[in-house]
Amino acid sequence: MPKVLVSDAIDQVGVDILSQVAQVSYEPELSPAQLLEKIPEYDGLMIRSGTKVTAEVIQAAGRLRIIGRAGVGVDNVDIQAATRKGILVVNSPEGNTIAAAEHAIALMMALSRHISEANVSLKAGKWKRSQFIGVEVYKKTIGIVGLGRIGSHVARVARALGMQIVAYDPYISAERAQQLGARLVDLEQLFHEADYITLHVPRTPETTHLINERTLGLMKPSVRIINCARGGLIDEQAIYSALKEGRIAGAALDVFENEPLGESDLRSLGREVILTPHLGASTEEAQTNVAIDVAEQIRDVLLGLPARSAVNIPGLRPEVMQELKAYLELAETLGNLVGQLAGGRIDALDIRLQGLLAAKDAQPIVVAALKGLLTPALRERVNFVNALLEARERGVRVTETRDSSFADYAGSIHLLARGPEGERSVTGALLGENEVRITSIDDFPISVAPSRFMLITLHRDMPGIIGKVGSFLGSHNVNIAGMQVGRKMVRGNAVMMVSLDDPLPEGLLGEIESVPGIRKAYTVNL
Ligand SMILES: NC(=O)c1ccc[n+]([C@@H]2O[C@H](COP(=O)([O-])OP(=O)(O)OC[C@H]3O[C@@H](n4cnc5c(N)ncnc54)[C@H](O)[C@@H]3O)[C@@H](O)[C@H]2O)c1
Ligand SMILES: O=C(O)CC[C@@H](O)C(=O)O
Repeated sequence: MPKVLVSDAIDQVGVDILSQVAQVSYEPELSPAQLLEKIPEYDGLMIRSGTKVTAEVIQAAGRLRIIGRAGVGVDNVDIQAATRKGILVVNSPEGNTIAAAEHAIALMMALSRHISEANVSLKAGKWKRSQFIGVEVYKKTIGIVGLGRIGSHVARVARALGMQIVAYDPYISAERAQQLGARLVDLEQLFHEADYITLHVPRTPETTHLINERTLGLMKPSVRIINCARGGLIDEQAIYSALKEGRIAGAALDVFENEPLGESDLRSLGREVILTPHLGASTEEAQTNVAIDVAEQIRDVLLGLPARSAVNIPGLRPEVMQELKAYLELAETLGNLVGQLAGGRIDALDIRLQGLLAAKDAQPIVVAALKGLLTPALRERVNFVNALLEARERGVRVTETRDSSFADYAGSIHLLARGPEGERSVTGALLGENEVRITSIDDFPISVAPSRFMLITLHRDMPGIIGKVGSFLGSHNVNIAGMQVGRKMVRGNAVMMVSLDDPLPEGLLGEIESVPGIRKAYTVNL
Protein backbone atom coordinates (compact mmCIF):
# COMPACT_ATOMS: atom_id res chain seq x y z
CA MET A 1 0.00 0.00 0.00
CA PRO A 2 1.40 3.47 -0.83
CA LYS A 3 2.27 5.82 2.03
CA VAL A 4 1.18 9.45 2.31
CA LEU A 5 2.59 11.98 4.77
CA VAL A 6 0.37 14.87 5.85
CA SER A 7 2.74 17.45 7.31
CA ASP A 8 0.38 20.39 7.98
CA ALA A 9 -2.97 20.57 9.74
CA ILE A 10 -5.72 19.56 7.32
CA ASP A 11 -9.38 18.72 7.73
CA GLN A 12 -10.08 15.10 8.77
CA VAL A 13 -12.11 14.58 5.62
CA GLY A 14 -8.84 14.76 3.65
CA VAL A 15 -7.22 12.10 5.81
CA ASP A 16 -10.28 9.87 5.35
CA ILE A 17 -10.07 10.16 1.57
CA LEU A 18 -6.34 9.41 1.52
CA SER A 19 -6.89 6.41 3.80
CA GLN A 20 -9.02 4.77 1.09
CA VAL A 21 -5.85 4.00 -0.87
CA ALA A 22 -2.86 4.72 1.34
CA GLN A 23 -1.32 4.34 4.74
CA VAL A 24 -1.52 7.90 6.08
CA SER A 25 0.85 9.49 8.64
CA TYR A 26 -0.67 12.66 10.04
CA GLU A 27 2.25 14.68 11.47
CA PRO A 28 1.41 18.41 11.32
CA GLU A 29 4.23 19.47 13.66
CA LEU A 30 7.24 18.12 11.77
CA SER A 31 10.40 20.20 11.83
CA PRO A 32 12.30 20.69 8.53
CA ALA A 33 14.94 18.21 9.72
CA GLN A 34 12.30 15.59 10.58
CA LEU A 35 10.65 16.08 7.19
CA LEU A 36 13.97 15.52 5.48
CA GLU A 37 14.54 12.36 7.47
CA LYS A 38 11.08 10.91 6.87
CA ILE A 39 10.35 11.87 3.28
CA PRO A 40 12.21 8.95 1.59
CA GLU A 41 9.51 6.53 2.85
CA TYR A 42 6.57 8.30 1.20
CA ASP A 43 4.79 8.13 -2.14
CA GLY A 44 2.63 11.20 -1.47
CA LEU A 45 2.94 14.39 0.57
CA MET A 46 0.04 16.64 1.54
CA ILE A 47 0.79 20.13 2.87
CA ARG A 48 -0.60 23.62 3.49
CA SER A 49 1.54 26.74 3.63
CA GLY A 50 3.55 25.67 6.70
CA THR A 51 5.73 22.95 5.16
CA LYS A 52 8.60 24.12 2.98
CA VAL A 53 9.24 21.54 0.27
CA THR A 54 12.74 22.60 -0.73
CA ALA A 55 15.00 21.14 -3.40
CA GLU A 56 16.78 19.30 -0.59
CA VAL A 57 13.54 17.64 0.53
CA ILE A 58 12.75 16.70 -3.05
CA GLN A 59 16.23 15.34 -3.54
CA ALA A 60 15.76 13.08 -0.53
CA ALA A 61 12.31 11.94 -1.68
CA GLY A 62 13.28 8.74 -3.47
CA ARG A 63 9.75 7.43 -4.11
CA LEU A 64 7.62 10.55 -3.94
CA ARG A 65 5.09 10.77 -6.82
CA ILE A 66 2.85 13.62 -5.79
CA ILE A 67 2.83 16.73 -3.61
CA GLY A 68 -0.63 18.07 -2.82
CA ARG A 69 -0.93 21.67 -1.64
CA ALA A 70 -4.23 22.16 0.21
CA GLY A 71 -4.61 25.75 -0.97
CA VAL A 72 -3.67 27.97 -3.91
CA GLY A 73 -0.13 29.28 -3.50
CA VAL A 74 2.62 26.78 -4.25
CA ASP A 75 5.49 29.12 -3.45
CA ASN A 76 6.46 26.87 -0.54
CA VAL A 77 7.23 24.08 -3.02
CA ASP A 78 10.30 24.06 -5.27
CA ILE A 79 8.27 23.33 -8.40
CA GLN A 80 11.31 23.28 -10.66
CA ALA A 81 12.99 20.62 -8.53
CA ALA A 82 9.77 18.58 -8.32
CA THR A 83 9.23 18.80 -12.07
CA ARG A 84 12.78 17.80 -12.78
CA LYS A 85 12.31 14.74 -10.61
CA GLY A 86 8.99 13.92 -12.24
CA ILE A 87 6.94 14.63 -9.12
CA LEU A 88 3.46 15.93 -9.77
CA VAL A 89 2.41 19.02 -7.81
CA VAL A 90 -1.32 19.64 -7.40
CA ASN A 91 -3.24 22.37 -5.61
CA SER A 92 -6.76 23.56 -4.96
CA PRO A 93 -7.12 26.70 -7.06
CA GLU A 94 -10.64 27.55 -5.94
CA GLY A 95 -11.28 25.88 -2.61
CA ASN A 96 -10.39 28.93 -0.51
CA THR A 97 -11.21 31.77 -2.93
CA ILE A 98 -14.26 32.98 -1.03
CA ALA A 99 -12.53 32.64 2.34
CA ALA A 100 -9.56 34.76 1.26
CA ALA A 101 -11.75 37.38 -0.43
CA GLU A 102 -13.98 37.65 2.64
CA HIS A 103 -10.94 38.01 4.88
CA ALA A 104 -9.72 40.91 2.76
CA ILE A 105 -13.14 42.57 3.00
CA ALA A 106 -13.28 41.89 6.76
CA LEU A 107 -9.87 43.52 7.19
CA MET A 108 -10.92 46.50 5.11
CA MET A 109 -14.00 47.02 7.30
CA ALA A 110 -12.09 46.38 10.52
CA LEU A 111 -9.47 48.95 9.51
CA SER A 112 -12.12 51.50 8.60
CA ARG A 113 -13.97 51.16 11.92
CA HIS A 114 -11.08 50.37 14.30
CA ILE A 115 -12.86 47.15 15.28
CA SER A 116 -9.79 45.43 16.62
CA GLU A 117 -8.56 48.31 18.78
CA ALA A 118 -12.07 49.18 20.03
CA ASN A 119 -12.60 45.58 21.08
CA VAL A 120 -9.34 45.51 23.07
CA SER A 121 -10.21 48.86 24.67
CA LEU A 122 -13.69 47.82 25.77
CA LYS A 123 -12.44 44.50 27.13
CA ALA A 124 -9.93 46.51 29.13
CA GLY A 125 -12.90 48.19 30.85
CA LYS A 126 -12.93 51.44 28.83
CA TRP A 127 -15.84 53.12 27.03
CA LYS A 128 -14.10 55.53 24.63
CA ARG A 129 -16.57 56.15 21.80
CA SER A 130 -15.01 59.37 20.54
CA GLN A 131 -11.64 57.70 20.02
CA PHE A 132 -13.00 55.32 17.45
CA ILE A 133 -14.50 57.49 14.75
CA GLY A 134 -14.12 55.56 11.53
CA VAL A 135 -14.62 56.11 7.81
CA GLU A 136 -17.16 54.66 5.39
CA VAL A 137 -16.19 52.60 2.40
CA TYR A 138 -19.30 53.68 0.46
CA LYS A 139 -18.32 55.71 -2.64
CA LYS A 140 -14.64 55.27 -1.87
CA THR A 141 -12.25 53.89 -4.48
CA ILE A 142 -10.76 50.45 -3.99
CA GLY A 143 -7.69 49.57 -6.04
CA ILE A 144 -7.46 45.83 -6.65
CA VAL A 145 -4.05 44.55 -7.71
CA GLY A 146 -4.64 41.17 -9.37
CA LEU A 147 -8.10 40.52 -10.74
CA GLY A 148 -7.96 36.71 -10.62
CA ARG A 149 -10.25 34.48 -8.60
CA ILE A 150 -9.93 36.25 -5.26
CA GLY A 151 -9.56 39.75 -6.70
CA SER A 152 -12.72 39.19 -8.77
CA HIS A 153 -14.75 38.19 -5.74
CA VAL A 154 -13.45 41.19 -3.82
CA ALA A 155 -14.59 43.33 -6.77
CA ARG A 156 -18.10 41.86 -6.65
CA VAL A 157 -18.43 42.51 -2.93
CA ALA A 158 -16.87 45.98 -3.16
CA ARG A 159 -19.34 46.86 -5.87
CA ALA A 160 -22.22 45.74 -3.66
CA LEU A 161 -20.79 48.00 -0.94
CA GLY A 162 -21.10 50.95 -3.30
CA MET A 163 -17.37 51.35 -3.94
CA GLN A 164 -15.67 52.56 -7.14
CA ILE A 165 -13.28 49.92 -8.42
CA VAL A 166 -9.98 50.39 -10.22
CA ALA A 167 -7.85 47.37 -10.96
CA TYR A 168 -4.41 46.53 -12.22
CA ASP A 169 -3.82 43.15 -13.84
CA PRO A 170 -1.82 43.07 -17.08
CA TYR A 171 -3.05 39.58 -17.90
CA ILE A 172 -6.77 40.17 -18.03
CA SER A 173 -8.87 41.92 -20.64
CA ALA A 174 -10.63 45.25 -20.24
CA GLU A 175 -13.94 43.44 -21.00
CA ARG A 176 -13.44 41.04 -18.11
CA ALA A 177 -12.69 43.96 -15.80
CA GLN A 178 -15.72 45.78 -17.11
CA GLN A 179 -17.96 42.79 -16.35
CA LEU A 180 -16.77 43.04 -12.76
CA GLY A 181 -17.49 46.75 -12.66
CA ALA A 182 -13.78 47.55 -12.51
CA ARG A 183 -11.81 50.07 -14.55
CA LEU A 184 -8.39 48.78 -15.58
CA VAL A 185 -5.64 51.30 -14.91
CA ASP A 186 -1.88 51.14 -14.67
CA LEU A 187 -0.30 50.52 -11.30
CA GLU A 188 0.83 54.08 -10.66
CA GLN A 189 -2.63 55.43 -11.43
CA LEU A 190 -4.15 52.87 -9.07
CA PHE A 191 -1.77 54.01 -6.33
CA HIS A 192 -2.74 57.66 -6.98
CA GLU A 193 -6.50 57.11 -7.02
CA ALA A 194 -7.21 54.46 -4.41
CA ASP A 195 -8.58 54.99 -0.91
CA TYR A 196 -8.08 51.27 -0.29
CA ILE A 197 -5.51 49.07 -1.98
CA THR A 198 -5.91 45.31 -1.78
CA LEU A 199 -3.37 42.85 -3.18
CA HIS A 200 -4.38 39.58 -4.87
CA VAL A 201 -1.37 38.56 -6.93
CA PRO A 202 1.11 35.73 -6.52
CA ARG A 203 4.59 36.59 -5.35
CA THR A 204 6.87 36.69 -8.38
CA PRO A 205 10.01 38.70 -9.16
CA GLU A 206 7.67 41.30 -10.73
CA THR A 207 5.39 41.60 -7.71
CA THR A 208 8.00 41.40 -4.95
CA HIS A 209 8.00 44.69 -3.00
CA LEU A 210 5.47 46.22 -5.38
CA ILE A 211 4.61 48.35 -2.37
CA ASN A 212 7.83 50.03 -1.34
CA GLU A 213 9.21 53.38 -0.23
CA ARG A 214 8.74 54.90 -3.69
CA THR A 215 5.26 53.58 -4.44
CA LEU A 216 4.04 54.47 -0.94
CA GLY A 217 4.96 58.03 -1.88
CA LEU A 218 2.46 57.93 -4.77
CA MET A 219 -0.49 57.17 -2.51
CA LYS A 220 -3.01 59.37 -0.73
CA PRO A 221 -2.22 59.95 2.96
CA SER A 222 -5.69 58.52 3.68
CA VAL A 223 -4.99 55.22 1.90
CA ARG A 224 -5.51 51.89 3.68
CA ILE A 225 -3.64 48.85 2.36
CA ILE A 226 -4.69 45.22 2.69
CA ASN A 227 -2.49 42.25 1.92
CA CYS A 228 -4.18 38.88 2.06
CA ALA A 229 -2.11 37.44 -0.79
CA ARG A 230 1.55 36.82 -0.12
CA GLY A 231 4.27 38.07 2.17
CA GLY A 232 6.99 39.93 0.30
CA LEU A 233 4.57 41.91 -1.90
CA ILE A 234 5.10 44.75 0.57
CA ASP A 235 8.43 46.02 1.85
CA GLU A 236 7.63 45.64 5.56
CA GLN A 237 10.17 48.18 6.76
CA ALA A 238 8.90 50.77 4.27
CA ILE A 239 5.25 50.32 5.25
CA TYR A 240 6.18 50.41 8.94
CA SER A 241 7.87 53.80 8.47
CA ALA A 242 4.96 55.14 6.39
CA LEU A 243 2.46 54.07 9.07
CA LYS A 244 4.59 55.33 11.94
CA GLU A 245 5.05 58.72 10.27
CA GLY A 246 1.35 58.97 9.30
CA ARG A 247 2.14 59.05 5.57
CA ILE A 248 -0.61 56.47 5.04
CA ALA A 249 -3.71 55.85 7.18
CA GLY A 250 -3.61 52.12 7.78
CA ALA A 251 -2.64 48.62 6.77
CA ALA A 252 -4.05 45.18 7.42
CA LEU A 253 -1.64 42.34 6.82
CA ASP A 254 -2.42 38.64 6.83
CA VAL A 255 0.82 37.47 5.25
CA PHE A 256 4.47 38.27 5.91
CA GLU A 257 7.86 38.04 4.34
CA ASN A 258 8.87 35.49 6.98
CA GLU A 259 6.23 33.29 8.55
CA PRO A 260 5.54 32.81 11.37
CA LEU A 261 6.10 36.53 11.91
CA GLY A 262 8.91 36.92 14.44
CA GLU A 263 10.24 40.10 15.99
CA SER A 264 8.83 42.92 13.88
CA ASP A 265 8.41 46.67 14.24
CA LEU A 266 4.91 46.20 12.85
CA ARG A 267 3.87 44.63 16.16
CA SER A 268 4.64 47.87 17.96
CA LEU A 269 2.11 49.94 15.99
CA GLY A 270 -1.37 50.83 17.21
CA ARG A 271 -4.75 50.99 15.54
CA GLU A 272 -3.23 51.92 12.18
CA VAL A 273 -2.20 48.31 11.64
CA ILE A 274 -4.10 45.04 11.96
CA LEU A 275 -2.10 41.83 11.80
CA THR A 276 -3.56 38.34 11.38
CA PRO A 277 -1.52 35.11 11.26
CA HIS A 278 -2.16 34.00 7.64
CA LEU A 279 -5.85 33.35 8.23
CA GLY A 280 -7.11 34.08 4.72
CA ALA A 281 -8.00 30.46 4.04
CA SER A 282 -9.00 29.61 7.58
CA THR A 283 -12.71 28.99 7.37
CA GLU A 284 -14.39 25.67 8.01
CA GLU A 285 -15.77 25.70 4.48
CA ALA A 286 -12.45 26.47 2.80
CA GLN A 287 -10.57 23.88 4.82
CA THR A 288 -13.11 21.22 3.91
CA ASN A 289 -13.00 22.27 0.25
CA VAL A 290 -9.22 22.24 -0.07
CA ALA A 291 -8.79 19.03 1.90
CA ILE A 292 -11.29 17.18 -0.32
CA ASP A 293 -9.96 18.73 -3.50
CA VAL A 294 -6.33 17.83 -2.87
CA ALA A 295 -6.82 14.49 -1.10
CA GLU A 296 -8.97 13.28 -4.00
CA GLN A 297 -6.24 14.22 -6.45
CA ILE A 298 -3.56 12.43 -4.43
CA ARG A 299 -5.81 9.37 -4.18
CA ASP A 300 -6.50 9.41 -7.92
CA VAL A 301 -2.86 9.80 -8.88
CA LEU A 302 -1.85 6.94 -6.59
CA LEU A 303 -4.51 4.86 -8.37
CA GLY A 304 -2.97 5.79 -11.72
CA LEU A 305 -5.67 8.29 -12.66
CA PRO A 306 -5.07 11.87 -13.79
CA ALA A 307 -5.13 14.90 -11.48
CA ARG A 308 -7.47 17.79 -12.24
CA SER A 309 -5.35 20.68 -10.93
CA ALA A 310 -1.76 19.80 -11.65
CA VAL A 311 0.50 22.81 -11.33
CA ASN A 312 3.42 21.38 -13.28
CA ILE A 313 1.63 19.45 -16.03
CA PRO A 314 -0.46 21.89 -17.99
CA GLY A 315 -3.51 20.94 -19.95
CA LEU A 316 -4.09 17.39 -18.78
CA ARG A 317 -7.58 17.85 -17.39
CA PRO A 318 -9.36 14.56 -16.65
CA GLU A 319 -11.92 15.03 -19.41
CA VAL A 320 -9.12 15.73 -21.91
CA MET A 321 -7.19 12.71 -20.65
CA GLN A 322 -10.27 10.52 -21.00
CA GLU A 323 -11.01 11.69 -24.50
CA LEU A 324 -7.41 11.49 -25.71
CA LYS A 325 -6.25 8.49 -23.66
CA ALA A 326 -5.72 6.16 -26.62
CA TYR A 327 -4.11 8.93 -28.68
CA LEU A 328 -1.71 9.67 -25.83
CA GLU A 329 -0.63 6.03 -25.89
CA LEU A 330 -0.24 6.29 -29.66
CA ALA A 331 1.82 9.51 -29.38
CA GLU A 332 4.06 7.99 -26.71
CA THR A 333 4.63 4.84 -28.77
CA LEU A 334 5.46 6.87 -31.87
CA GLY A 335 7.79 9.15 -29.91
CA ASN A 336 9.58 6.15 -28.52
CA LEU A 337 9.83 4.55 -31.98
CA VAL A 338 11.10 7.63 -33.79
CA GLY A 339 13.53 8.31 -30.92
CA GLN A 340 15.03 4.86 -31.30
CA LEU A 341 15.15 5.08 -35.10
CA ALA A 342 16.77 8.52 -35.05
CA GLY A 343 19.27 7.32 -32.44
CA GLY A 344 21.33 9.53 -30.17
CA ARG A 345 20.72 13.25 -30.07
CA ILE A 346 17.53 14.75 -31.43
CA ASP A 347 17.52 18.47 -32.17
CA ALA A 348 13.95 18.88 -33.34
CA LEU A 349 10.64 17.10 -33.29
CA ASP A 350 7.83 18.10 -35.64
CA ILE A 351 4.43 16.84 -34.57
CA ARG A 352 1.60 16.85 -37.05
CA LEU A 353 -1.93 16.22 -35.81
CA GLN A 354 -4.04 14.87 -38.63
CA GLY A 355 -7.75 14.33 -39.25
CA LEU A 356 -9.98 14.82 -36.23
CA LEU A 357 -6.95 15.43 -34.00
CA ALA A 358 -6.30 18.69 -35.84
CA ALA A 359 -9.13 20.25 -33.82
CA LYS A 360 -7.92 18.95 -30.42
CA ASP A 361 -5.75 20.37 -27.67
CA ALA A 362 -2.24 19.51 -28.85
CA GLN A 363 -0.48 19.96 -25.52
CA PRO A 364 -1.17 16.52 -24.03
CA ILE A 365 -0.18 14.84 -27.29
CA VAL A 366 3.04 16.85 -27.46
CA VAL A 367 3.86 15.87 -23.88
CA ALA A 368 3.14 12.20 -24.58
CA ALA A 369 5.26 12.20 -27.76
CA LEU A 370 8.18 13.82 -25.91
CA LYS A 371 7.86 11.35 -23.07
CA GLY A 372 8.15 8.54 -25.62
CA LEU A 373 10.99 10.27 -27.45
CA LEU A 374 13.06 10.70 -24.30
CA THR A 375 12.29 7.28 -22.82
CA PRO A 376 15.17 5.50 -24.59
CA ALA A 377 17.59 8.01 -23.03
CA LEU A 378 15.98 8.74 -19.67
CA ARG A 379 13.97 5.57 -18.95
CA GLU A 380 11.74 5.97 -15.90
CA ARG A 381 13.22 9.39 -15.14
CA VAL A 382 10.98 10.93 -17.78
CA ASN A 383 7.23 11.12 -17.28
CA PHE A 384 4.23 13.27 -18.18
CA VAL A 385 5.29 15.84 -15.61
CA ASN A 386 8.83 16.54 -16.69
CA ALA A 387 8.85 15.58 -20.39
CA LEU A 388 8.48 19.17 -21.65
CA LEU A 389 11.14 20.49 -19.30
CA GLU A 390 13.56 17.65 -20.08
CA ALA A 391 13.07 18.17 -23.81
CA ARG A 392 13.63 21.92 -23.46
CA GLU A 393 16.76 21.38 -21.41
CA ARG A 394 18.08 19.00 -24.05
CA GLY A 395 17.50 21.63 -26.71
CA VAL A 396 14.81 19.66 -28.57
CA ARG A 397 12.86 22.21 -30.63
CA VAL A 398 9.25 21.19 -30.86
CA THR A 399 6.89 22.39 -33.56
CA GLU A 400 3.33 21.32 -34.06
CA THR A 401 1.25 21.53 -37.20
CA ARG A 402 -2.26 20.43 -38.04
CA ASP A 403 -3.80 18.88 -41.10
CA SER A 404 -7.54 18.38 -40.84
CA SER A 405 -7.78 17.28 -44.49
CA PHE A 406 -5.90 14.01 -43.88
CA ALA A 407 -8.54 11.32 -44.29
CA ASP A 408 -6.80 7.89 -44.31
CA TYR A 409 -7.70 7.42 -40.63
CA ALA A 410 -10.10 9.28 -38.35
CA GLY A 411 -7.20 10.75 -36.42
CA SER A 412 -3.49 10.16 -36.82
CA ILE A 413 -0.17 11.53 -35.59
CA HIS A 414 2.94 12.08 -37.68
CA LEU A 415 6.30 12.64 -35.99
CA LEU A 416 9.45 13.79 -37.72
CA ALA A 417 12.65 13.74 -35.68
CA ARG A 418 15.78 15.57 -36.78
CA GLY A 419 19.23 14.94 -35.41
CA PRO A 420 22.87 14.79 -36.47
CA GLU A 421 22.14 11.44 -38.15
CA GLY A 422 19.42 12.90 -40.33
CA GLU A 423 15.63 12.79 -40.36
CA ARG A 424 13.33 9.91 -39.42
CA SER A 425 9.57 9.93 -39.46
CA VAL A 426 6.76 7.71 -38.24
CA THR A 427 2.99 7.92 -38.44
CA GLY A 428 0.38 6.12 -36.40
CA ALA A 429 -3.36 5.93 -35.98
CA LEU A 430 -6.01 4.13 -33.98
CA LEU A 431 -7.95 1.22 -35.35
CA GLY A 432 -11.41 1.29 -33.87
CA GLU A 433 -11.47 3.06 -30.50
CA ASN A 434 -8.08 2.24 -29.11
CA GLU A 435 -5.92 -0.16 -31.11
CA VAL A 436 -2.61 1.50 -31.81
CA ARG A 437 -1.19 1.01 -35.32
CA ILE A 438 2.05 2.21 -36.84
CA THR A 439 0.97 3.28 -40.31
CA SER A 440 4.20 4.49 -41.85
CA ILE A 441 7.93 4.60 -41.33
CA ASP A 442 9.87 7.18 -43.31
CA ASP A 443 6.70 7.51 -45.39
CA PHE A 444 6.66 3.83 -46.33
CA PRO A 445 3.09 2.70 -45.71
CA ILE A 446 2.52 -0.25 -43.36
CA SER A 447 0.01 -1.23 -40.71
CA VAL A 448 1.65 -2.86 -37.73
CA ALA A 449 0.64 -3.19 -34.09
CA PRO A 450 3.59 -2.18 -31.92
CA SER A 451 5.11 -5.04 -29.96
CA ARG A 452 7.66 -5.12 -27.22
CA PHE A 453 10.54 -6.40 -29.37
CA MET A 454 10.78 -5.38 -33.01
CA LEU A 455 13.27 -5.65 -35.80
CA ILE A 456 13.05 -3.00 -38.50
CA THR A 457 15.00 -3.06 -41.72
CA LEU A 458 15.43 -0.55 -44.51
CA HIS A 459 16.20 -2.58 -47.58
CA ARG A 460 15.84 -3.04 -51.29
CA ASP A 461 12.65 -4.76 -52.40
CA MET A 462 14.14 -7.89 -54.02
CA PRO A 463 13.47 -11.60 -53.97
CA GLY A 464 14.79 -13.59 -51.00
CA ILE A 465 15.27 -10.84 -48.40
CA ILE A 466 12.27 -11.74 -46.26
CA GLY A 467 13.16 -15.45 -46.39
CA LYS A 468 16.76 -14.80 -45.45
CA VAL A 469 15.84 -12.64 -42.45
CA GLY A 470 13.22 -15.21 -41.36
CA SER A 471 15.56 -18.18 -41.52
CA PHE A 472 18.38 -16.19 -39.93
CA LEU A 473 16.17 -15.38 -36.94
CA GLY A 474 14.94 -18.98 -36.79
CA SER A 475 18.50 -20.28 -36.76
CA HIS A 476 19.11 -18.17 -33.65
CA ASN A 477 15.93 -19.42 -31.99
CA VAL A 478 14.15 -16.04 -32.23
CA ASN A 479 10.44 -16.54 -32.80
CA ILE A 480 8.64 -14.23 -35.23
CA ALA A 481 5.17 -13.09 -34.11
CA GLY A 482 4.39 -11.05 -37.22
CA MET A 483 6.01 -9.43 -40.21
CA GLN A 484 5.06 -6.75 -42.68
CA VAL A 485 6.74 -5.00 -45.56
CA GLY A 486 5.97 -1.53 -46.88
CA ARG A 487 7.14 -0.17 -50.19
CA LYS A 488 6.33 2.69 -52.47
CA MET A 489 7.28 0.93 -55.71
CA VAL A 490 8.12 -2.57 -56.83
CA ARG A 491 11.85 -3.32 -56.39
CA GLY A 492 12.47 0.09 -54.96
CA ASN A 493 13.33 0.91 -51.36
CA ALA A 494 11.25 -0.78 -48.70
CA VAL A 495 10.82 -1.16 -44.99
CA MET A 496 10.21 -4.36 -43.03
CA MET A 497 8.80 -4.51 -39.51
CA VAL A 498 9.18 -7.81 -37.71
CA SER A 499 7.51 -8.38 -34.34
CA LEU A 500 9.55 -10.75 -32.20
CA ASP A 501 8.56 -12.83 -29.21
CA ASP A 502 12.06 -12.48 -27.75
CA PRO A 503 14.68 -9.76 -27.82
CA LEU A 504 17.17 -10.03 -30.63
CA PRO A 505 20.34 -11.60 -29.19
CA GLU A 506 23.24 -9.19 -29.01
CA GLY A 507 25.51 -8.99 -32.03
CA LEU A 508 22.91 -10.23 -34.55
CA LEU A 509 22.00 -6.82 -35.89
CA GLY A 510 25.31 -6.46 -37.70
CA GLU A 511 24.83 -9.88 -39.30
CA ILE A 512 21.33 -8.91 -40.50
CA GLU A 513 22.76 -5.72 -41.97
CA SER A 514 25.26 -7.83 -43.90
CA VAL A 515 22.42 -9.60 -45.78
CA PRO A 516 22.69 -8.32 -49.38
CA GLY A 517 20.01 -5.70 -50.04
CA ILE A 518 19.62 -4.59 -46.42
CA ARG A 519 20.82 -1.02 -45.93
CA LYS A 520 20.13 -0.62 -42.25
CA ALA A 521 18.58 -2.67 -39.44
CA TYR A 522 17.29 -1.59 -36.05
CA THR A 523 16.06 -3.35 -32.97
CA VAL A 524 13.38 -1.41 -31.21
CA ASN A 525 11.77 -2.01 -27.81
CA LEU A 526 8.32 -0.52 -27.44
N1 LIG B 1 -4.01 34.64 2.78
C1 LIG B 1 -4.34 33.44 2.41
O1 LIG B 1 -4.53 32.55 3.22
C2 LIG B 1 -4.55 33.14 0.97
C3 LIG B 1 -5.56 32.26 0.60
C4 LIG B 1 -5.74 31.98 -0.76
C5 LIG B 1 -4.90 32.57 -1.70
N2 LIG B 1 -3.92 33.41 -1.29
C6 LIG B 1 -3.05 34.07 -2.27
O2 LIG B 1 -3.82 35.05 -2.97
C7 LIG B 1 -3.23 35.32 -4.24
C8 LIG B 1 -4.29 35.36 -5.31
O3 LIG B 1 -4.91 34.10 -5.41
P1 LIG B 1 -5.98 33.80 -6.57
O4 LIG B 1 -6.60 32.49 -6.24
O5 LIG B 1 -6.84 34.97 -6.80
O6 LIG B 1 -4.99 33.64 -7.79
P2 LIG B 1 -5.33 33.81 -9.34
O7 LIG B 1 -4.25 33.11 -10.07
O8 LIG B 1 -6.74 33.44 -9.62
O9 LIG B 1 -5.17 35.39 -9.56
C9 LIG B 1 -3.94 36.04 -9.55
C10 LIG B 1 -4.06 37.21 -10.51
O10 LIG B 1 -2.87 37.96 -10.42
C11 LIG B 1 -2.59 38.44 -11.72
N3 LIG B 1 -1.19 38.82 -11.80
C12 LIG B 1 -0.09 38.04 -11.93
N4 LIG B 1 1.01 38.79 -11.96
C13 LIG B 1 0.61 40.07 -11.84
C14 LIG B 1 1.29 41.30 -11.80
N5 LIG B 1 2.62 41.36 -11.92
N6 LIG B 1 0.57 42.42 -11.66
C15 LIG B 1 -0.77 42.37 -11.55
N7 LIG B 1 -1.48 41.23 -11.61
C16 LIG B 1 -0.79 40.10 -11.74
C17 LIG B 1 -2.96 37.30 -12.63
O11 LIG B 1 -3.20 37.73 -13.95
C18 LIG B 1 -4.22 36.77 -11.96
O12 LIG B 1 -5.37 37.36 -12.55
C19 LIG B 1 -2.17 34.24 -4.41
O13 LIG B 1 -0.93 34.78 -4.06
C20 LIG B 1 -2.55 33.18 -3.38
O14 LIG B 1 -1.46 32.42 -2.99
C21 LIG B 1 -3.74 33.73 0.02
O1 LIG C 1 -2.81 26.88 4.06
C1 LIG C 1 -3.28 27.98 4.38
O2 LIG C 1 -4.02 28.16 5.34
C2 LIG C 1 -2.95 29.19 3.53
C3 LIG C 1 -3.41 29.01 2.14
C4 LIG C 1 -3.18 30.18 1.26
O3 LIG C 1 -2.05 30.89 1.55
C5 LIG C 1 -3.17 29.73 -0.18
O4 LIG C 1 -2.32 30.19 -0.95
O5 LIG C 1 -4.04 28.95 -0.54
